[in-house]
Amino acid sequence: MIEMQDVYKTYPNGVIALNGISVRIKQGEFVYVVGPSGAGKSTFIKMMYREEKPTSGKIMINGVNLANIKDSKVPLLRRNIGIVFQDFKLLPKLTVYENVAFALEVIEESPKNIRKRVMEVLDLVRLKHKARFYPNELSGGEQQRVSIARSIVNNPSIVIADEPTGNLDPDTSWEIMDIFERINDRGTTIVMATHNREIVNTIRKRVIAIERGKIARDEVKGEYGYET
Ligand SMILES: Nc1ncnc2c1ncn2[C@@H]1O[C@H](COP(=O)(O)OP(=O)(O)OP(=O)(O)O)[C@@H](O)[C@H]1O
Repeated sequence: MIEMQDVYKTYPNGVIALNGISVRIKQGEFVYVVGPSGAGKSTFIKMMYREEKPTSGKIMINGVNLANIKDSKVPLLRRNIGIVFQDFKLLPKLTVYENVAFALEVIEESPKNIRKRVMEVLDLVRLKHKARFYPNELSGGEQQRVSIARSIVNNPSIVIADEPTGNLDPDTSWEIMDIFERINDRGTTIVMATHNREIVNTIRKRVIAIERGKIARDEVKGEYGYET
């Protein structure tokens, strides 16, 4: 469960990015976060993995109050939250396999478990055959699939994605959505900020629309609702 109560965020330059957000997202939900550019979508989702801290208000992730987590414990929180970015953020000098294995190596999993788990997630994103490739040898869609594999290798309960299809062509974007749906089918919560109107209006899920730092709409099987 993700819970926010009266969350406000003012950046040091005085910009008010979140202006009183309260929301609950239950385990296993699939939520799109939509809204105009600069509305506060990225700030909203950065709160969930503690990339940014609220100026005031309370954020609970699976019963843990983020205000009570020391900076040194943030990596522990992130083990339970997979993160997918628009620009993939793969490590260029590591192979596909190594990029995905990295998150397990830092927590000192056994080599046998690492191999098993990495191959499982590469299978899920249909990239087992490219395990030895380097990121620059892959298409954008393939790189995003590696980054999704990396995000779930620790078996997180939540995956947060900030415009995961923003750099991809339409066909590839649908493939990426298919993978997110399969991850969601296994009970993982998905929170996805997106500007992709067609996807939101076709694969219908809960829609939280943010405008000027507030929740303007929150709909079960909602629509994108903006022209762009
Ligand atoms: N680190 C920062 N420092 C200062 N202001 C920031 C920072 N990050 C974002 N902002 C400002 O906060 C507001 C909300 O930004 P945010 O990135 O959350 O919006 P967004 O809805 O994700 O936008 P987009 O759709 O363009 O990605 C904007 O006015 C932005 O300029």
